[in-house]
Amino acid sequence: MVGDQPHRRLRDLARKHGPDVMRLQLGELSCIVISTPEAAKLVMKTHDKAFASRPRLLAADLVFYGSKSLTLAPYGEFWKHAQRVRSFRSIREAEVSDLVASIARAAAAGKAVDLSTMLPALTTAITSRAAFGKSQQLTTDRAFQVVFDNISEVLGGFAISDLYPSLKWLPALTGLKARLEKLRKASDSVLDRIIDDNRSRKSSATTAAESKGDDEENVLDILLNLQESQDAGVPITMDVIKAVTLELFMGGVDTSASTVEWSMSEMINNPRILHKAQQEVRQALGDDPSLHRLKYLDMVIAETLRLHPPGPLLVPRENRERQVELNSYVIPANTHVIVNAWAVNRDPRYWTEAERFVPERFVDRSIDYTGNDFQFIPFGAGRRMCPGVSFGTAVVKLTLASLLFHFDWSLPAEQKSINLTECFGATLRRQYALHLLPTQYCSVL
Ligand code: HEM
Repeated sequence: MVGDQPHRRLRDLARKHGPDVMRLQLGELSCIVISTPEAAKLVMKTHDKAFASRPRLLAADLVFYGSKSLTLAPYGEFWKHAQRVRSFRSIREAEVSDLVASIARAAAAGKAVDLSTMLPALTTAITSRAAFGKSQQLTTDRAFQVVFDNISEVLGGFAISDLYPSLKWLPALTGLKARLEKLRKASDSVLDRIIDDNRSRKSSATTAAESKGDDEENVLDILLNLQESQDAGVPITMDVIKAVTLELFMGGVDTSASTVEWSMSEMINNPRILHKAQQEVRQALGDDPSLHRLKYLDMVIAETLRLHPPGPLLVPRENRERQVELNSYVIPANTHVIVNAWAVNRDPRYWTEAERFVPERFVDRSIDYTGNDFQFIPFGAGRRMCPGVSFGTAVVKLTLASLLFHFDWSLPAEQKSINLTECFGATLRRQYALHLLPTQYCSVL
C-alpha cells in the first residue's frame, strides 16, 4: 500500500486525510503518521516520554539480539549510559586522507570514481575503527560489509509478518525467519571473534597504556568496562554489547555516506553552489585548517539533510505504557508512530520554494540539530533523537571539505546531469551510483 517511496506516498495521503495526524490500519497494526512540525512537536516534546519506546519488529528482534540495541531498547537507564558516542577526530582524519589519496590516483589516471562505493567504504572504515580499534579494522571491514548490506535491506521495509503479529507461522512461511537467523549467525561469528581478540589483547597488556589498545579507547572498550564495573544501571550482557556495536554500523555508515553523496549530487547539478562552496573551502583552508570557518558548507550540509534526510520516516516509536491525547485524538496504548521527517522538512508553510536546493535559506535561520527546531528534524528530536549527531556531521563536513579542496569535479562525458531518483531502504540512498570525474587541484592540505 505504501509502495517503494513510502515517505512520498504517506505525505500525499496525509494531505488528503490528515495533514497533522493520520491513522492507518496496516494489517493488525494500528499506526499513526505525523506529517507537520506542530504534530511532531507534540509527539517528540510534549509527550516525548510516553512515545519513547520502539515497537518490537521481527527483523530487529532477531538481528539485534532481542531488540537490545540503543534504537530498539525501551527507553531507560541503559540507554542514557549507552549514548557515549565520541567524535574520534584522529580516526576521521586518517581515513579521509586515505580516500583523498585513492581519488588522487584515479585523477592522475584520468578515471572517474564511483563515490557510491567509496563513501560507504570510508564510513565503514571510520566506524569499525571507532567501534573496535585499528587492529580489527580489516576483519570487520570485509566481513561486516556483506552482513551489513543484507541487514540494511531487511530492515528497510515493512515486513508483512510485523503487520500480522498474531500469525506466528508467517515469518517461517515467507522465509524471512530463516534469512534473519542466517544473518544473525554471520554477524555473531564476526563479533565473537572481535570480542575475544579484544579480551586477550587486554589481558596480555602489561601496562595501562598498552591496555588502552590502539590509538584511542573504542566503543567496545567502553562497553566492556561498563560491563565490568556494573555502572550502567542494567546488566550489560554480551548480547547487549553485540547489539550496540552492530547498531553503530547501522546508524553510522550509510547515513553519513549518503549525506555526502546527496550533497555532491546537488552541487554538481548546481554549479553556482559548487563553485561557492569550493571557493570558501579553498580560501579558508589555505591559511587555517579549521573547519569551523566553513559557514557556507554548513548551509550546504543542512540543505542536503533537509531535502534528503537519510531517515525520512525516522525510527518508529510506540506509546507502550498508556493512551495519549494528541490534538484531541485519543491514541490507544501500543500504537505504532511514524514521524514523516521528510514531509516536515519540506512543509511549504515554513519553507519557501520548499522543493528547491537553496543553501542560502540558512543565512537568516540558525542551523539547529539539537531537536529544538521542529520544522527541521533530520536527526529526530527528544529522548530518542540520534546520539551520533556530532560524529555524523563531523564526518560529513570533513569529507566534503576534503573532496572540494583537493579536486575539481565534473560529470563523465556521456552524462548531462545527475539523476536524483531516491531508493528507500534502511536509509534513503540514491537509486543510481554516483560516478564523477575528479581533477586534482592541490596535493597538500
Ligand atoms: C548524517 C548522519 C546521521 C543522520 C542524518 C542520522 C539520523 C538519525 C535519525 C533520524 C534517527 C532516529 C531518531 C528518532 O527516531 O527520533 C537516528 C537514530 C540513531 N542514530 Fe543516527 N544519524 C546519523 C549518524 C549517526 C551516527 C554517526 C551514529 C553512530 C555513530 C548514529 C547512531 C544512531 C543511533 C544509535 C540511533 C538510535 C537512537 C535511539 O533510538 O535511541 N547516527 N539517527
